[in-house]
Amino acid sequence: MRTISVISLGENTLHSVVEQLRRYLGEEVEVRGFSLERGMEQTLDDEVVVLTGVTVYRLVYEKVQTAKKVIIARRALRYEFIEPLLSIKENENVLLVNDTEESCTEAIDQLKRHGFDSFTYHPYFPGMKEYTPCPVAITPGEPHLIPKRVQEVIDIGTRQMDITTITEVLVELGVLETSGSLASAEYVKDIMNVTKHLSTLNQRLDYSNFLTTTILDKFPKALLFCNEAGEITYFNEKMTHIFQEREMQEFGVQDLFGDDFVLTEAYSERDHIVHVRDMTLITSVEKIEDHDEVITYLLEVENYDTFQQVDRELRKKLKSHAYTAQYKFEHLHTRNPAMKEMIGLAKTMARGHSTILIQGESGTGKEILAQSIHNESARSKRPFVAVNLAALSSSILESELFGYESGAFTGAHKRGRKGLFEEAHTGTIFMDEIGDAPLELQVKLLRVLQEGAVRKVGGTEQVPVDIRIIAATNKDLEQRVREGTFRRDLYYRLNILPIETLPLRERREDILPLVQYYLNHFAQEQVYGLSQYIDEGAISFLESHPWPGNVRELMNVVEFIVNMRSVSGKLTYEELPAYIKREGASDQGNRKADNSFMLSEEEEVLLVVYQKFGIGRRKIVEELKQKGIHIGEGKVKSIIHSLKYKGWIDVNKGIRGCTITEEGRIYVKENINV
Ligand SMILES: Nc1ncnc2c1ncn2[C@@H]1O[C@H](COP(=O)(O)OP(=O)(O)OP(=O)(O)O)[C@@H](O)[C@H]1O
Repeated sequence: MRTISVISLGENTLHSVVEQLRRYLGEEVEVRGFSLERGMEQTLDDEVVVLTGVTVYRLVYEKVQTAKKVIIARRALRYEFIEPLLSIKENENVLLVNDTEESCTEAIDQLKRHGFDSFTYHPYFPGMKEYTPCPVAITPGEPHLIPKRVQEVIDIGTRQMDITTITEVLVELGVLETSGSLASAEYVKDIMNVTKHLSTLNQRLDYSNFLTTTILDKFPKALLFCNEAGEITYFNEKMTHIFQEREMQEFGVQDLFGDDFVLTEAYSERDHIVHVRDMTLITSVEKIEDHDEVITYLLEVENYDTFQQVDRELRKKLKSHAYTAQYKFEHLHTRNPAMKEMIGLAKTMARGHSTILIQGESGTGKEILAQSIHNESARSKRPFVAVNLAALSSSILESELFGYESGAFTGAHKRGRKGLFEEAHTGTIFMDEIGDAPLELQVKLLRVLQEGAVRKVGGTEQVPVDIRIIAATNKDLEQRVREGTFRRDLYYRLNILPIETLPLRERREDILPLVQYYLNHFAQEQVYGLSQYIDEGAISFLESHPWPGNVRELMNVVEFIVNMRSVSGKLTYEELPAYIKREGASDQGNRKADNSFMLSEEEEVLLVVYQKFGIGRRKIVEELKQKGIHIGEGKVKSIIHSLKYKGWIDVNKGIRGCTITEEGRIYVKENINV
């Protein structure tokens, strides 16, 4: 596995930088961390080593000589603190407070690099006997160290790397184009925040300006930013493949996308289809509001024609088991009484035609169960059509599910096309990941369920369909209904015959028989017992492992064992894949108490704001950490945004932090048991 190492002075910084990198790199790359506070002996030869500051480089340069690339992280100056910093008078005496002398120097360098070079900085760290008294103190997240009698405290609270450094890491590892998390709105918003505030500090930040532009140009999608009046403020290089540069410089959004394209309305809709000249464009609009309530719209645009190649591949994936079901109940192996009871229930359900809702964690056999129900039912000789509602954007899903009339959009077949609902006529349609269905699609699904008929995209005629619906999800649908991301009416329509699959950790007696079953499946020889392949230590680890990925994860591990054990030997605990050992360890430390297990991350944040009046983002992260809930600062930021949008919290400027609104208080009282 590829690795990247981070070296920092202290543990706090290390933790947050490692967490941030993991968020962007996912499982593809292992992120290791070393803090000098704890001591570091070894030399590193990773592909990339990230150092959290120049001071660190001075201290460890000999140990990173063999690394392919050493990156000194630029630390983000969080944009919300730029304003308070700008309010400090020129030449003011400023105390820079941090935990060590080195980290003070580093923070001063950072501030100077960001253009705040007109103050007279005086470092202050614990243990200093004498220092220059100053009216203002700036601290990167260590306000408790500030000496008394300072009149104004500005906590710039940053321990994070800036987005330009993250991009550099992704480019260096060659994963910028493919990194899924990179495509998240959060990344774009981070960039936006940098961009927006560049104008405030304009000339002083030419370098960052250059970097930001480079990043936006590397972004795999066409992006355009505009203000409320539709005036285009920025577009990236990919956008010039769709419109000419001159057009975008001279015209506004409405001139380009047509008068019907209303930003505020489009905001609530994802994946809006627009016809421009001979192009069909899939657009999605995100409204971004900063602390001064300045509104910017971010448009992500995709040309449907170029999108078709990807679409074709995804369609293949979408229909990988098209129209037939191979599994039967006998393929569901279990010794667990509750699982057996569940299978009995499913057999009874198979007799009828009503809608079934299967809920359960990922990899617990929901799809096998759906196929088995179909094969046991009177429809077994008819089609079984599986569709994954999380795999595609809502506009593509719509044409997949309902079909389209000829000429509905560029690239459509002359004669139009049948949708999957029609293909499943007289059989069963399995809608997997229903919990992830976009809201606009949910409305349309509800209509099909109510009317028993579909209307093609671009068509007017209703085509009646006789189908049995089996929906499945690994999300807590009731929770989603409460959060407003899943329609209540659709939930009731689906939840007619509910059934739940059990996670492996709740039926431990199934673990070893499943290992044995899959050993036989993957090995090219008859396997008589587990001990032929695995030693005692590894067996007992597998038996007590929490298996967050359930049977699917177990299958992967068994395949690994079959491939990796030495020819005659047995695989030991040490030789098991590193990720499952990590999962085992972190599960012990992270598992929340059972009563809080039911709360979503959003509710956890809301609860903290409810309990701690005026709390800031960083403190929220810490509070959650103390409860054993590890959510990164970026994620908390987007949750705060969403809670504010729902009207449950107010986000106040500066140190006044977040406060709960009356509506938020009611929600907590009614839904969270405090
Ligand atoms: N009880 C079981 N016995 C044997 N194999 C199982 C069992 N449960 C699951 N599997 C296997 O685990 C894999 C995952 O199962 P399946 O795709 O049905 O899970 P799922 O719950 O639909 O997952 P997801 O929510 O991620 O789509 C399949 O390859 C399946 O064969």
